[in-house]
Amino acid sequence: MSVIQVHDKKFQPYIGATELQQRIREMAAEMSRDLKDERPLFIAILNGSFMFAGDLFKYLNIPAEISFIKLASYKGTKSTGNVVQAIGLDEDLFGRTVVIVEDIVDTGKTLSQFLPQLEHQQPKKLLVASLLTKPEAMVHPIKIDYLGFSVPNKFLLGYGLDYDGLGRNLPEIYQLVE
Ligand SMILES: O=P(O)(O)OC[C@H]1O[C@H](OP(=O)(O)OP(=O)(O)O)[C@H](O)[C@@H]1O
Ligand code: HPA
Repeated sequence: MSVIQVHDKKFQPYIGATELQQRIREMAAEMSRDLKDERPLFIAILNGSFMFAGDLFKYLNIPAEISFIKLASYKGTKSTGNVVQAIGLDEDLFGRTVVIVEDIVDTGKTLSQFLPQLEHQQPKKLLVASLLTKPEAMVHPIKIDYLGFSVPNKFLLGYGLDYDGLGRNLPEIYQLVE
C-alpha cells in the first residue's frame, strides 16, 4: 500500500484490509454472543456503511435481519432546525432489538438527529455499531455500543468512505495527507 491521489488530494494508508476484517470479525463475534436470542434488526445507513454492513452481517452467526436506509436531510422550521428523514424504513421497530450500522460517527450530528426518531417507535433496545469514530470531532455525544476503531480527527477515505464520490471501493482505509 502506498500514497494515492483522489481528485486534488493525497491519502496515505491508515488501516489495512486484514486488520479491518480481523476487527470486524471480533465485533461480529461479540454481537453474536450478546444478541443471540434477540433476532436483531440491523439498520445500515447508506451510502458509507454498505461495505462494513455487508462484512459485519456475513460474520454474524445468529438469526438476524438487515435493512438498508438512506437519510435525506432538509431544513425544518425555526423550532425544529434541520430534520432528517429515513427513506426505505418499512419495518415496525416496536419491541425489536435494533442495531444501527454506521461506517463513521464523526461530529455525531447525523445520529443525534436520527436516533430520537427511532426511539419514538419504542424498540426494545436501540444499539449503535460504528466501524470508526473521531472523539475529538464529536459535537453531539453519541453512545456507541459496538466500535471498531477510535481515530484522530483527520479525513478518512476507503472501505465505504468517499471523497467527493470517489474511493468507496478501496478495501482499506486511508488518511488525508495534510
Ligand atoms: O457524525 P456526522 O458528522 O454526522 O458524520 C457521520 C455521517 O457522515 C457520513 O455520511 P455522509 O453524510 O457523508 O453520506 P454518505 O454515507 O452517503 O457518504 C457517514 O456515513 C455518517 O452517516
Ligand atoms: O472522515 C470522513 N471521510 C469521509 N466521509 C466522512 N463523513 C464523515 N466523516 C468522514
